[in-house]
Amino acid sequence: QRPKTAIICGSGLGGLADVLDNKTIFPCEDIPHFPRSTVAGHIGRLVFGDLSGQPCVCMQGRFHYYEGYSVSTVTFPIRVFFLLGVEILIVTNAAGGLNPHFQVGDIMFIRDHISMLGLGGQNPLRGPNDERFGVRFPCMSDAYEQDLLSLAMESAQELGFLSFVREGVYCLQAGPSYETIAECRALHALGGDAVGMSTVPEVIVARHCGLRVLGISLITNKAVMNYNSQEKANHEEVLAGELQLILELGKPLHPNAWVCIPLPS
Ligand SMILES: O=P(O)(O)O[C@@H]1C[C@H](O)[C@@H](CO)O1
Ligand code: HPA
Repeated sequence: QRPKTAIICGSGLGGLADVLDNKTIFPCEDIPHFPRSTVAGHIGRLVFGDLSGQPCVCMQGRFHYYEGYSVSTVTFPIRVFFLLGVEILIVTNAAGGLNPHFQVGDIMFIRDHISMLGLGGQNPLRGPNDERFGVRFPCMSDAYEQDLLSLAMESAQELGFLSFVREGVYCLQAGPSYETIAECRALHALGGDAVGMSTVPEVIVARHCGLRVLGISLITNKAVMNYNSQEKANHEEVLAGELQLILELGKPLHPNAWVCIPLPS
């Protein structure tokens, strides 16, 4: 059965694919034209299987612009998903919290994004438009579908997750260096609630070809906003995010958080 839902696992979140039943796994290096994942915490394979009885595909390991790939290359898998018949894309990521009310371990459903890459000219749709996928000038004001967001929020409420579930604006910066304090302050002043290095190009290409999108950020660290702070962003802390959730905070991200995710019937 072909998957109707594709899930992209963020940094340290690849283990989420473990909950699929009847798995069939393809390493990315065996798939023609797929990039290679070079980042710790991104295994680099497609896992096909059933989630709550519905066929879906999980990308365990995504590709990032900072790895040296173009924004078109990092979004190649999205068009493959579209051609496979996928209708819903669930993008997850690890992100730093800019919103002072956010805590490590919070889950943020993405309401909107600000792309420092996109505003700077690095849009994955740049170049000749391929009409097989979508129109030249796609709208992005509805990039994150309200119905999916509401459904996710309702599920979170039913599960008693509301104390650590947020909604907010995800900011993309190119990476791989983390943000300066002034940059974090600027992104927050612009309306950002979380900052990361992925997701937005995938969402743009997904919306271009008409996929419905739900975005989920796991807040793995608080962005440093204060010159007196001794905190320093680092990838080890980001990768520890999921573990920290389970062990220290007792938040049932894995595997129960999947129940939060609305799947098409
Ligand atoms: O793939 P995601 O966006 O989850 O990964 C984040 C951004 C960088 O790749 C890395 C920084 O620690 O984690
Ligand atoms: N900044 C950028 N990307 C990230 C962060 C961060 O603080 N945390 C996880 N990914």
